[in-house]
Amino acid sequence: MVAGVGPNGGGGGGEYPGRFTGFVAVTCILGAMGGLIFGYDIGISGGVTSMAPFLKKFFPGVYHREINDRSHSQYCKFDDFTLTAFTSSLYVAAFFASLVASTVTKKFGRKWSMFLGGLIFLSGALLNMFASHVSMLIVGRILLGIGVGFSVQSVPLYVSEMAPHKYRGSLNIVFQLSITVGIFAANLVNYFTPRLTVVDGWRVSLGGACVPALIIMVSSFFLPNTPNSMLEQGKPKEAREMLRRIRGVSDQEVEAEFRGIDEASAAARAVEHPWRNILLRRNRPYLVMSLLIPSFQQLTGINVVMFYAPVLFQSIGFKSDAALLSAVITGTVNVLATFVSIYGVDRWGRRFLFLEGGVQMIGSQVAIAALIGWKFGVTGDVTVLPAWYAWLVVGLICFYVAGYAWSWGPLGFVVPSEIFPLEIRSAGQSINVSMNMFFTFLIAQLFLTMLCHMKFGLFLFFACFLVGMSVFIYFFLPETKGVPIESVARVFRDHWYWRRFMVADDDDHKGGPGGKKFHSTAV
Ligand SMILES: OC[C@H]1O[C@](O)(CO)[C@@H](O)[C@@H]1O
Repeated sequence: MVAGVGPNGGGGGGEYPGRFTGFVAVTCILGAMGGLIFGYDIGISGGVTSMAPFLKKFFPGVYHREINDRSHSQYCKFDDFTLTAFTSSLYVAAFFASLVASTVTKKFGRKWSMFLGGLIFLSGALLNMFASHVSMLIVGRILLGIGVGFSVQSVPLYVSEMAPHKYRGSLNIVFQLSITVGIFAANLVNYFTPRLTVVDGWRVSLGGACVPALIIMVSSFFLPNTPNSMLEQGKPKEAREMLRRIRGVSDQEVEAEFRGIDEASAAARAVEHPWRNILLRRNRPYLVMSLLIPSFQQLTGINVVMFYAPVLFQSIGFKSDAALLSAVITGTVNVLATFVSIYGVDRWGRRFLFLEGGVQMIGSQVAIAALIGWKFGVTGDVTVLPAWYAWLVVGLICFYVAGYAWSWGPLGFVVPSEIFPLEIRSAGQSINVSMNMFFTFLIAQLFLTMLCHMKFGLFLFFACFLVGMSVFIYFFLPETKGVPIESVARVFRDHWYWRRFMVADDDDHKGGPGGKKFHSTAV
């Protein structure tokens, strides 16, 4: 999320010497672990909530409704508050944790924030694995959420501070890629665990989260703090030596970059009121983007598929096994399509990908609504459906997922991370992460109830949002492809709408809090 930026003052600024050292390699792996933790959570809960033994043990009401009530509407058979609370509770916790984590990350350094995240996450995974009552499940999910909030906040920051400038952008998308790999791994685990005979499959699925948690804990324990953290803690000598070691260069060679980081850290510390500054008129475009982009990302409806694909596929007539297999298929498409974004983001630009992905998702949502409406109508009373029909829906969902995976998925993080000027960067990133978690929670909690009430119209509902957000991108998002972070403010100043905020900012600069000290760093 915050990879690509750091308090280094903008990333991509100078061309400092630096090799791809062992340190950098390890930090990449660590970054990937942060993404895996998040992705594994997203992908695991839907499959687990479609497993009969799990439902029977913790949600008997849902289980019996599914078994006995054949005439019941397909749209509503999984609509159960505690069932959705099981999935969504994680994101409420992650929302609050991502707000708190920035203080911990700043005070104790990225390293300990990651360690703490891993530890809390591990305890959540263990509690879930050994759960004997639904309350243990929910508390476990809350702990997992706190772990996710801490990791999503601190790991990318750690990676971006360790990585040489020229690798920072790609590491940003590697983080999203690792989220998709985490989802895929979870889908795969869910496909195999119901076949286990000696132990409950769902316990293995939920306990699997221990693996990335242990890796992140062990590695963050042994890894050093970043030079930026050391500067924040008033240890300039250690910070300089650390930077030299990470870059694998000589004393002289590291000097320029160290000075840059030192100045930028001092400047970042001097911003007394980043939360107030973000409200200044001249920062309005960034505030709007930090609020809307993550919210819109979730309003594409992607997590309906990511969380509930197996449940959704069962609702359209698949048996449990085929439903879990279909989730593996959509998970594969999600990973592969993310590579298209890695390839295209700096060639075709952000706007093209956003708009193409948007149109592709609108088309598939409308087609899915039409197909489901055709067979299920408003009653949702269907017993037998032809196989070709269910597979056609799966195909359309894959087309939709691909559109998301090369547009709103990675860009939802890349764009906010590259537009914030230094004075509001930490606040902007916190807003971005917490909005993302908040809307993820809303979708997780409301989807099954919405499906029950809005029926096939739910897909049209998301399609309408997609129309609105594509129009927004078309008119309001300037292209930032190939623009150095320091110069991003210029593209906003040249923009037909945002220029009015950027030009007429004299008052803010003169009188606003912090206004005298900081003009947008990107000027
Ligand atoms: O790959 C899809 C996943 O990616 C995210 O957008 C996070 O970047 C999640 O909200 C979604 O589940």
